[in-house]
Parts: sequence; structure tokens; C-alpha cells
Amino acid sequence: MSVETKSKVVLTKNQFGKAENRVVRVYRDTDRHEIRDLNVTSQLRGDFEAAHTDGDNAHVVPTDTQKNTVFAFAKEHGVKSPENFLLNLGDHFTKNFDWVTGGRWAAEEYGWARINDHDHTFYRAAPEIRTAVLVREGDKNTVISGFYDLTVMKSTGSGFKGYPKDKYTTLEETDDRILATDIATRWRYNTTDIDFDATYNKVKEIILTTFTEGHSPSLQQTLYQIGEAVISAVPEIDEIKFSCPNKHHFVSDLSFCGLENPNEVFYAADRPYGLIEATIAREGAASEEEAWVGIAAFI
Ligand SMILES: O=c1[nH]c(=O)c2[nH]c(=O)[nH]c2[nH]1
Repeated sequence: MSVETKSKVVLTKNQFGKAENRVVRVYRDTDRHEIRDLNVTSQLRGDFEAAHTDGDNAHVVPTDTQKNTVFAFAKEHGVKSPENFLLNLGDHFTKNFDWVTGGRWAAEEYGWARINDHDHTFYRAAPEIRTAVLVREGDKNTVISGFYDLTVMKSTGSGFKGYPKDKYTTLEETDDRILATDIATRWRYNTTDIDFDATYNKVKEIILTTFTEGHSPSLQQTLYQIGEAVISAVPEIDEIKFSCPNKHHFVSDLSFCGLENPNEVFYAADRPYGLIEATIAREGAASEEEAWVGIAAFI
């Protein structure tokens, strides 16, 4: 085959924009400043056929313009919540450019707290990174929020037993072990008419409280119970996903020097780790698989 011979191809899914715009908004209406610290990605979907096939840029809202819009909106609209910020971007691009029929806008938020209750001095305080994704198609918005890197541990109140054994099994059953994980979770709202900040705080609180309560027979059941608690408490959430490492802590064998070790000294292994992933959905709720596309590694 000659090198000039081209196969017939068609453009299928595509989107484009500016990734990871690091925008910090300072509210300084009074001497007591407030800050919101975001990492925002904007990507447009619509009729961009000619740009790809013919090099015709008539529809290509430059990624540079998308970046500028992110920074201008931080001033013009402020950051009520990451989700509201993304909804403003989605409205803007779909309403002002006929051929933009939708898109994907994503944000991470980094949390800050005041040093000694000072008016304008802060330290990075939230252990977790908050996430938000808006997928817009026509007039339909789907918002998926969440967080990752919230590391939690139970020093007892967890066990693992009753599992099948074969010739490769060495694990001992236990009623008392350390359960530790880095919680990564995303939940899908069935509305955009909600106080996103208040709901974020409520979901985080439910996750931490449910992790605390009761005896855990496995990380699987703990995640299921957390998901059930979130969906029961928040009617605006239809689905929640988790991707959580089981960060193994092995009891250190101190018998070499005659010491007993009743679950006091552990070796914290960093790898391998169990990887427990699950989706818990409201029964009967529509699933929105398309909105999850592009969300890395299960969640
Ligand atoms: O909570 C757990 N779930 C498992 O699936 C598992 N497998 C394992 O070896 N330890 C654990 N712990």
C-alpha cells in the first residue's frame, strides 16, 4: 500500500479547552478576607467538525479565551461553590456560541483555614481535595461532586473473617485489626438547585460518622453502609462511588526479643494494598453512565 493511501475516517467524540486554570479568588469587601482556591478545566463540545477535517477555526472558541473567561468569572460571579462556578461557565459558553451544545467543566478545590483566627493569613487545612464535574448536553446539566485523599483509620472495631480458604491462603482470621484507607468518592446529584457547599459538608460529615460507627466486618461493607447513609440522608443524591485502598497494618512480631505485642505495634505497608471499589445507587434512579466518562480510575 502506498503511503499516500488514506483510510476513510470520521470524527467521533471530541472536546477541547484549557485544563487546570489555577484561580484563587480573594473576597476583600471587609478587612476579614475569604478565599476560594480552585483548579478549573473547561472543555467545549458541539460542532467542531470543520476544525478537525478542514482546519477551519470559525467555531473554535480558543482555549485561551476559555482560560480568560474562567478568571473573569471569578471576579464577575465569584465562587459561591465550585459547582456553581462550573454551572456559570456551562451556561455562558452554550448560550453565547450557537454551535457549542455542551461540554465538560471540572474543578478541584483546596481548603484553607485561618491561622490563629487571623483576618488575612491562612494555612492549607482541608486534608482532602474537593472535586466537582459538570457535564452539560443541551439544557441538561449533570453534576458529580466528591473528594479524594481523606485518610482515615480505626485502631480497632474492624475485623475480617469467614472468607474462603485454599492452599494459597495464609491470612489469619481476625476480630481486631486496624482499618485504614484514603477515601476517594464521587456522588451524582439529581438536581442543580441545591446549596452545594452545605451539602458537601453534610456528605463529608455522614461519611466520617458512618466510618466511625459500629464494627466493620470488611471495607466492602463499611463503604456500602456509608453509601446507604449518604443516599438516605440526601434525596438530591442518586449515586455515590468509592475507590478506597485497604492500607494494611501488620502486627509486628516482637517475639525475637521476647516481647508480647497485643495489637500495639504495627508495620504500615505501603504496597501492595487491597483496592475496594463500589457504586451504591438509589433503587430505581436513572443511571447516567455518560456523565462519568473521563473520571479516572473507577471513580
Ligand atoms: O476488608 C477487607 N476486604 C477484603 O476483601 C480483604 N481481603 C484481605 O486479604 N483483607 C481484606 N479486608
